[in-house]
Amino acid sequence: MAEEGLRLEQRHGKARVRVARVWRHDDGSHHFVEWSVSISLLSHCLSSYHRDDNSDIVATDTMKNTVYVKAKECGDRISVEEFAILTGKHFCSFYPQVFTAIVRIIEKPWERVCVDGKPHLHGFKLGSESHTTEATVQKSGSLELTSGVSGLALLKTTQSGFERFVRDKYTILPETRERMLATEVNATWRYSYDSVASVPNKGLYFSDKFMDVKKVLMETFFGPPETGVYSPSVQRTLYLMGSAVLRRFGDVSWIHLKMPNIHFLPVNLSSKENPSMVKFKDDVYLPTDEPHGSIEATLSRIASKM
Ligand SMILES: O=c1[nH]c(=O)c2[nH]c(=O)[nH]c2[nH]1
Repeated sequence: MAEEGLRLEQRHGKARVRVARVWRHDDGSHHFVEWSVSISLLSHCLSSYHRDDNSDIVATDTMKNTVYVKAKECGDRISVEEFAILTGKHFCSFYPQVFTAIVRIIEKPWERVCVDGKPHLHGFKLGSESHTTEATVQKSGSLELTSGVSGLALLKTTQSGFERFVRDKYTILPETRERMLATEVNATWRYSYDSVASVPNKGLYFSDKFMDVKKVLMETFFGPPETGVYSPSVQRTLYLMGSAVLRRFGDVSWIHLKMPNIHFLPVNLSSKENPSMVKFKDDVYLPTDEPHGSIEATLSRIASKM
């Protein structure tokens, strides 16, 4: 809407609302999640910008409270994706002026512990990689849903090389067929469900899917346990990881992978007196995180002409 010749695009919300939820079952087992929820609402509340009229504003404090009310109302375990969708649906249907709700959630990687080889009924420890999601819900019921994994640190000590790249007067990197390969995968993928009504209502569908996608990404990165698989570049490995996910999961329409190349540099130390103090033989490395290679790509299916 233009007023005084100015275009205004606006949204407001509450960021990083932290909530934890325990589900207690009759057999004594507990389930636990911890979420950081960020809400952004697109709504008709222009008079709050144009005048001192807040009568259409849904207070961000109210949004925060809603997160706790909805968590309380979830009597059964629910995936982080479903929680994002139901919260988004709530804002769009409860408030006439809200036309779009964007709900982003990061789930902390709490994992059940095993003690004496047995899963503990109510004991958890923090893992490393997080499960993320973003649901954009429209008043019409249309939906955009992405999930992701962040901070998935992977490393293999062989079966990686980098050869036949551009060589010019600035190049010193030697070609190799033997190096360490380490990365921290950040992946986001889009589900093809385009309305809240079309989302599978099988309880923890998206939680299972998250585990399955992660498994395919890791299996493709590492290859079989005995032999591994050779990686000629991070680029090639990234491509194989993304294409394996698209091949395997028909309801994933695209995947974005960000895979920094975290370098482990060969250590060679020498002095005049001791010219071969440490001679690198694929054994001693200097781990570095700055600088690192930065490699990312999005893969999607090309629409078939059939
Ligand atoms: O797998 C790699 N891809 C690159 O683009 C690159 N660049 C570089 O210096 N080392 C590597 N390794």
